[in-house]
Amino acid sequence: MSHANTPTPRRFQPGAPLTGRIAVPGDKSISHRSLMFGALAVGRTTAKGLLEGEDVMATAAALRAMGAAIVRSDDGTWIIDGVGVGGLLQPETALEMGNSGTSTRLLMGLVASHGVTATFTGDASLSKRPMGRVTEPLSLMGADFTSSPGGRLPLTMRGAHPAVPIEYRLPVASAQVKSAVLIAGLNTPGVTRVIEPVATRDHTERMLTGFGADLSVEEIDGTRIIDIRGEAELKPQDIIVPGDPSSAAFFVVAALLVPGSDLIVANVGLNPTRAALFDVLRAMGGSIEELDRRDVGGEPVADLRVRHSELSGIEVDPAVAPAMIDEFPVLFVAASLARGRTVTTGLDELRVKESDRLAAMAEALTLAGANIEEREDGLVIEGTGGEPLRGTSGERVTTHLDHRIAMSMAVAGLASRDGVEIDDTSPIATSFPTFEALLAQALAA
Ligand SMILES: O=C(O)C1=C[C@@H](OP(=O)(O)O)[C@@H](O)[C@H](O)C1
Ligand SMILES: C=C(OP(=O)(O)O)C(=O)O
Repeated sequence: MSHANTPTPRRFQPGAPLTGRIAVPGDKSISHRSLMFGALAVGRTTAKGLLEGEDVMATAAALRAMGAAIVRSDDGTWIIDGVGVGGLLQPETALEMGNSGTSTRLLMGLVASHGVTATFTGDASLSKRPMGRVTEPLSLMGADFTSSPGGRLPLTMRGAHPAVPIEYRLPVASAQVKSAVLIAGLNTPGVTRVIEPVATRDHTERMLTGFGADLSVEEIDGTRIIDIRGEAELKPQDIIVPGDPSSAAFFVVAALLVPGSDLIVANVGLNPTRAALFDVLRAMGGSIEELDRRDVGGEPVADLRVRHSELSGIEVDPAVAPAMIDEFPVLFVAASLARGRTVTTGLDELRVKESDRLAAMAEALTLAGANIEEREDGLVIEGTGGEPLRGTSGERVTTHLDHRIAMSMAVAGLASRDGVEIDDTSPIATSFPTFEALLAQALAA
């Protein structure tokens, strides 16, 4: 991807409060799935509000390479002409996944039960991430893999046709692993079962049900048992993608931290498997009001009114981690300015995201003057009690090709005395290409 070759440094300065109204772009998880399920349906699916970030575009390109017709019409609606479950074609070249773990792992599930061979490649960040978590269950279903040492990209896989249905208990709380197995189950005879001891985002289950798949979820003592009956026929859908709570998070925290802010962040998806950050910030004393709660495309959505607030430190219950897994970097920024100590635990998964997010945020926030202790499975943060962070002078924060580190430290810069300089803003385009423009809008309103 181009961003790997052209680092774009930038200094984020303190200044005006965040005011007015901004609307965040479409949810990344739902956008990937809209394209994938549309590509497997028989007929034409449309998606409005699709996130046009690099990660989602990598999914679109891979699906085109396997036979789906995917175009953006002039009014911004995406049109997907599906090939039907079982109808994927052999891609002629390697599938370039860029920075996107979701594209890679979910598409591996899709290939696993089709009789095609595909090679997956990625950027330097993605090539370090573990793929064994999906190759293991997909091998049990009959797919065959040749990967780089440690189950990393580049990786070549041969799908099995017919694949074998399995019952798989997730060893890690991962919606990507769950989804890979369920998607493989779509073209597998019989019933594929995923047992999920800790609930993770449930977009795959909700959306596949909407597309007409025979999928059931039973919950017993907090454990979810998800069954999907294969050789499904998916019916095309007209999808409206709600706004991404993970993108909204940066603006919500910025408005809480910068004095004088009073910002409306519109169109925020509040699926309970995604929205824990907002509850944690409220428990810290944050003023976050839900306006006009409504339903968009089967997901709860609201506009959030966020006002500058004095925050207090908190012990974050590790049980809520899956429902805010991508939001910890920006929570660490909020905690750095809170009164007292914030303790986070149970966050081992953060070490295998686009970067090791515990190490990267500990390093970045320390450079900006915060008081951070890095532990094996979380950070302990002594907040300033509302005093701005010092900021960075002379040195640049390293973002490690990680969009969420870049945006979190941009927020830290707004809440600092001297500003924060980050080494590369280009990874932001993977999930939130309009971030800098919306920030300029909220600062100028
Ligand atoms: O299924 C998804 O769309 C995602 C699942 C999460 O990953 P894990 O399954 O690795 O936790 C999350 O971090 C990622 O941004 C998107
Ligand atoms: C972890 C993330 O994405 P992915 O796994 O798709 O690269 C993220 O967006 O924070």
